[in-house]
Amino acid sequence: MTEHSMTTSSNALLSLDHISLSFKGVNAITDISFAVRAGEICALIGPNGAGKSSLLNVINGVYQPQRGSVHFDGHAYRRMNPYHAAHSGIARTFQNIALFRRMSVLDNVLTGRNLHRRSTWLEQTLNVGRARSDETVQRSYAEVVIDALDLQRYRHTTVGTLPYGVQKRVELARALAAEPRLLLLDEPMAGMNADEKHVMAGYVLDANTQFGVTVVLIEHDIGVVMGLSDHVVVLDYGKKIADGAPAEVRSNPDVLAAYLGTRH
Ligand SMILES: Nc1ncnc2c1ncn2[C@@H]1O[C@H](COP(=O)(O)OP(=O)(O)OP(=O)(O)O)[C@@H](O)[C@H]1O
Repeated sequence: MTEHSMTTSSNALLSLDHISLSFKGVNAITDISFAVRAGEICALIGPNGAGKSSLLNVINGVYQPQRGSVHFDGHAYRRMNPYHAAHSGIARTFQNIALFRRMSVLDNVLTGRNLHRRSTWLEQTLNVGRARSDETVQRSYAEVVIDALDLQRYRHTTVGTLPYGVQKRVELARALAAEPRLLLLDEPMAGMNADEKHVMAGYVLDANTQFGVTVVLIEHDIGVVMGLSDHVVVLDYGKKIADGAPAEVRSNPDVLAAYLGTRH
């Protein structure tokens, strides 16, 4: 048994317990269990179609598994929707950037603060009552995140005009602005060259250390994963084939076979 598979519910922020998910009889995830400790960076890896994105969608309530349950922050749930997930402290970025392209970086990051606003929609529209002080609080937190991710010079730039790598960073900033306890990142380095990946990995690490957020990320680049993660879970054809520290997983024969294609 690996150190990670022994993680108990007392020190796990997130645990998945025998999750199975199928689409019209086709199994996307089969009986997957693993735990993520508070404060760690956990990478989900595996070949295309292995079930990685589906698993993130189960964690934040987009998909509801036919079997199993998810435990987050001491609560068990099978049926959770993305709204409740966000309210309980789970934020998410997407494989294909999902930002407001015509809005500025600052306004996009501010949308991440919506859950923390205390004023009503009417007060915000009229800019009266609690809305003014609320706006000051939300903006100052947004600026903290913008500074941490070195986005200051793009603050007022329209997102759609920015290079792809910077847009991915804005998406990370918007998710962090929500002050999540758990950050789900679906291929945050997809489409980047080696230098850009290195830079982005640094920002993910900063998010983890400076903001104390636990991270579950999907990434295909094994070099990046090994350097960045504390814990790696490997999926293949919807099943978990390895779960442990990066060095342990890298030498696992099942993982080598899945990646070299000798198992099928
Ligand atoms: N909404 C859906 N409807 C039907 N089938 C789906 C749906 N979402 C995922 N699947 C199927 O579930 C399986 C797992 O897909 P998933 O996208 O989770 O894999 P992945 O590991 O994230 O792949 P990739 O690395 O290519 O993004 C695939 O066979 C996929 O076709």
